[in-house]
Amino acid sequence: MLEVRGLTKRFGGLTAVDGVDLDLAEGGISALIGPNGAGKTTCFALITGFHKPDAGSVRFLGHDITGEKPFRIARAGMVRTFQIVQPFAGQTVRENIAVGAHMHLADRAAALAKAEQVAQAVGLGDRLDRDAADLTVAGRKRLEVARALATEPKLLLLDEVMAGLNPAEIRDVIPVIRAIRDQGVTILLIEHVMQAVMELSDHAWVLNQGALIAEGTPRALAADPTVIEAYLGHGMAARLAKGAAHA
Ligand SMILES: Nc1ncnc2c1ncn2[C@@H]1O[C@H](COP(=O)(O)OP(=O)(O)OP(=O)(O)O)[C@@H](O)[C@H]1O
Repeated sequence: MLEVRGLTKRFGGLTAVDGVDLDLAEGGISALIGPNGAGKTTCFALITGFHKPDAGSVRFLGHDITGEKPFRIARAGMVRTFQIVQPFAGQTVRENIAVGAHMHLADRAAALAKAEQVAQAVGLGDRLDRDAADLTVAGRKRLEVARALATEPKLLLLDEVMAGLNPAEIRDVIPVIRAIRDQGVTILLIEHVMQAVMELSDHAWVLNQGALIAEGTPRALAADPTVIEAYLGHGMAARLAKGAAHA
């Protein structure tokens, strides 16, 4: 479904994304993980057209979409969410979601009806007439997912939808993401909450300093010394193993 080859982005002297290759099959939930500043969000921005790569290519559903505008990529069926949610203040939850629905629906009533349906799916059905600016952090995160979902994506890129949520809110949002997958939407997520990565994803890639350093099941990656080193620093995997041996 998605083939990324040699994807590279430099910001001045910093190579934020460095020769990344990804192959994502249709169906399921995958994750892109890695420490702060690893280049995850930049990868999403490159894949969805918000940044132009310095090198490399992106193919989606068999078409080369490298350097295409975000709107065209979204129309083709791939959308991303943003870490910092900025609802259109002064507009209701329904109207905010309808903005996404207008991607395929020109008719206002149809877009509003679609918004209502999507709001139910993400658990915002009881807040349709609220001003979007009044939503809690957890509500705003759901709104962000809803706006993306209203565009009827085939591939949904979720950027840290659990960030800022408490454990109970995380527990509540996990089934929402599963339900989206069950409707046939393929999902790639960036997530720091490892519990969520473990519970949701079948496969994960680990990015560190712009480059992919490992891939596999989340469970295998959590025990991989290279991955532990990337998160916790040099020598940590050996120290942890030593600690475990003495325990
Ligand atoms: N527009 C930009 N201009 C300059 N540097 C940037 C820009 N965007 C990102 N960077 C830098 O590129 C690197 C990768 O950033 P990115 O946000 O992609 O990482 P990340 O893995 O998503 O991090 P986090 O988990 O903290 O969100 C960082 O060093 C960041 O400071």
